[in-house]
Amino acid sequence: MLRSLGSGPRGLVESEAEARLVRYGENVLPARRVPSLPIVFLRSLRDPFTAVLACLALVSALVAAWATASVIAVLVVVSCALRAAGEHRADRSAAGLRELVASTATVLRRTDDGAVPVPREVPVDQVVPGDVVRLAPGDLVPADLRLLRATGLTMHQAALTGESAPVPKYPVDEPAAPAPPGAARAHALDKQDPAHALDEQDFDRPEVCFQGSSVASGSGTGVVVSTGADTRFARADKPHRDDRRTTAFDRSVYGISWILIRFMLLTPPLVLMASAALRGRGLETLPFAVAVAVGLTPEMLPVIVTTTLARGASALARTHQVIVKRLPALHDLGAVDVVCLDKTGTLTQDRPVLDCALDTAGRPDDSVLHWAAVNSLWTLQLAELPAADALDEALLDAAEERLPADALEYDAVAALPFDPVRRLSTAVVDTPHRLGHHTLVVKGAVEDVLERCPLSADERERAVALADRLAADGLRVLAVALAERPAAGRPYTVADERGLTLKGLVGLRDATAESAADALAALAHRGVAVKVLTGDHPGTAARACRELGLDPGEVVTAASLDGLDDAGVGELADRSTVFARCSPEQKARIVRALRERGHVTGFLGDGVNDLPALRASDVGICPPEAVDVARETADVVLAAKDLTSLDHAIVAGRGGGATIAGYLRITLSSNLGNVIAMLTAGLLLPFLPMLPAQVLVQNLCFDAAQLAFAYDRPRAAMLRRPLKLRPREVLASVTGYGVLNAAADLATFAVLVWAVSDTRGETAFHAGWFTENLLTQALVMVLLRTGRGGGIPVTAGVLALTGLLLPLSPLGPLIGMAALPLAYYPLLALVLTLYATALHWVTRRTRRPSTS
Ligand SMILES: Nc1ncnc2c1ncn2[C@@H]1O[C@H](COP(=O)(O)OP(=O)(O)OP(=O)(O)O)[C@@H](O)[C@H]1O
Ligand SMILES: [Mg+2]
Repeated sequence: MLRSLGSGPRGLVESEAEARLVRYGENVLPARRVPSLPIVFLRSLRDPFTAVLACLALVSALVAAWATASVIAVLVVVSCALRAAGEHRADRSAAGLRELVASTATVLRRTDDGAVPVPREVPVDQVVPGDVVRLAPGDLVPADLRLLRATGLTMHQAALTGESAPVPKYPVDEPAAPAPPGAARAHALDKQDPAHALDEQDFDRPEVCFQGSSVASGSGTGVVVSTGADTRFARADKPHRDDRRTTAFDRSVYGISWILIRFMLLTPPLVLMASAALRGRGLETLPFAVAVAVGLTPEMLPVIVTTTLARGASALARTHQVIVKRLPALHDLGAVDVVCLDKTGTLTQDRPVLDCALDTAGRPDDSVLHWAAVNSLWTLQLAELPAADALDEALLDAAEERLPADALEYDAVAALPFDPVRRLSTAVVDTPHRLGHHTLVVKGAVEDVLERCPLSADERERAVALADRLAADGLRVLAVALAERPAAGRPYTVADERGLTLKGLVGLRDATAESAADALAALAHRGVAVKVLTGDHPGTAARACRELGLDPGEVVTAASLDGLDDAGVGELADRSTVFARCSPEQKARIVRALRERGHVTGFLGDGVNDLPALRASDVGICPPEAVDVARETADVVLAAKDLTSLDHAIVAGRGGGATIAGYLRITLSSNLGNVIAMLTAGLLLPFLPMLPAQVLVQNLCFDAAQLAFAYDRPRAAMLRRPLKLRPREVLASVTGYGVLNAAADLATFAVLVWAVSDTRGETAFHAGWFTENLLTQALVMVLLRTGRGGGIPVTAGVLALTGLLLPLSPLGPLIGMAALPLAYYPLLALVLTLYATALHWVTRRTRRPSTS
């Protein structure tokens, strides 16, 4: 295999790697490139609102209502162009931000043929076919690899197969398989095994690690067979099967959109039927009906959502170095009311230091440290890991200080590295002075080690009590056990980790993170509940929480969740604060249960054991030092190892959410009011209250003014609570304001009937209503807004002026409006004053209790 790829076990020479990079191109997925502006434009046509608008334009064109059709077409093009421009900008800045958190791969490279290979971190896009790559827990597989060696390697392949449980991977000798011709070119895998070409089965092959998967446990070394667009992941039929469920953003913004779209589709037929039944009109009212439906649409919603979130995200990156990788996640952050955290590395520093090594009776005993360090050293060595995990490193440091220099020298046989489900690691070494015998050295979580030691009830109880005592003191506790076996001629597996003799316990102190206490207090102040989901001991977790001023309450041990159904887990999760001894899957289950109960749930974690929970949450968050796969999966990457930046991110999210909510409330209540009034008037009058083109022009003016919302700043009061946009609540409040708005419109209608009685008739009536509509919309913008920027009042002023002047300008007659009698204006002022007073009164009464 290596020969056919023009490589060797010692990796590529740098110059050859450079040449291959030119030949095969950078290792980037095609889908990852930022799409060009025209493509973004075409894609924005797929938006449901745009689609409905386009249909309505088509209907109008079919009945030869050219004015209506062309105004709608202008509306579609303008909103798509604005949105495409906004999205393109957002995509580019998001790509820039992602670059900041890009991951690297560890490859073996040599300066020249004779030199020793050195493991080197290179950016993932620089990996070429033939590169020899090393994998460690938490690493992303940078390209398709054929394994050369592996130790306890398991992979998350969820991105490829949807299967969440890690699958084992190991090298397979296939002397029968013909080498792929033409060496390093892609598709090597398929050519080698045509029966499985482009088959889901590919993913079952144990000797191949696929791009898009990540290391769950263990380690391995493999040679790259294909990169970039040639990887199996890039060529998959469903390339980005996203297992993320609908998040808060989908439920709120999309939820509202879909309700509106249903209304829009219902409006024209209803209007047609009503006007046929009551007024005996026929199909000639269709353009009017269409215009009314268009009037209901918040066309600028996509533009405002994208612009607001993109602006929020880039401000957050600039001022607090927090990176939002997926824009809707910023909105979801604002809605988060529960944050789940892991403990190690989030609440604590993850820089443990050995505190004590005790025998089973609780007496200090350096031989316990000795065996623990033997385990650390040899699992590390045999697994060829570039770096030790923090616990192993602490044990090795302590051994270096306290034990003789050659104390850890053994002939190592095998290693079964740590994984967060088993919670153990094992090293197998030759038993000194006993030929043909091996010693299994096991260390791990106390419960899991004790389970594998045949002990009397009494001995077990004593060991558990000792561990609990250390944990209550805030120490991280590991148990150490040994077993001596005659050397067997087969490889060791986890099934061999039994019948152990307990040696003792080691306790390690891991200080709490400096800013964590303040950050927890800030979250509580913001109305966000905090839950701690940890793989660690209940006592250690409770102590850490107490030190940080978080009341742990009654600590739940995750094993007790196994007997509960989902509702039970949800109830328990709601009540409790700390969950200890969680497996990765149990963390995810708790997150899912909280979401099931209606909480918008964020999850913050940094390790491989946090991956399923990061995926399951509404918003996955990680610190910048998190393992590659966590950074890849998370939606938000925090600044430095500092929890306080989470608070800034939440505030920014709430700001964005408030702006979107404000826009929706204002637009929808105005639009709804207009529609109600127009329909009522349409049925009372012998003529149409407004011509279709007038409805649409007025709509266009209002839409243009709404763009100011994207630049509004939220008021501090909006940032105090989680900001949840519930479609029902929004629509209920909108209906109230809409009815009020309709009342003002109908009052104007009465005034108009009187003022323009018969002199100028229809055209003056249209002008009067046009002016009133834009003036009320300007009022609503100012009175209902939740922000505090100066842009909105100015824009509203311009909108009001347009309403007053447009009918008098040359454009007026063009769309069928005539100047109004002067007597109309004082009466209009009266109607508007009454309306403004009513609006003001209603807002003051309703805004207090709810901020949503
Ligand atoms: N290298 C290791 N060797 C042996 N046992 C380990 C090792 N690392 C961790 N453990 C044990 O396994 C337990 C679970 O580890 P895991 O990584 O799932 O979570 P954690 O780091 O304790 O906590 P958190 O979930 O808060 O990050 C640890 O509490 C510890 O007892
Ligand atoms: Mg962790």
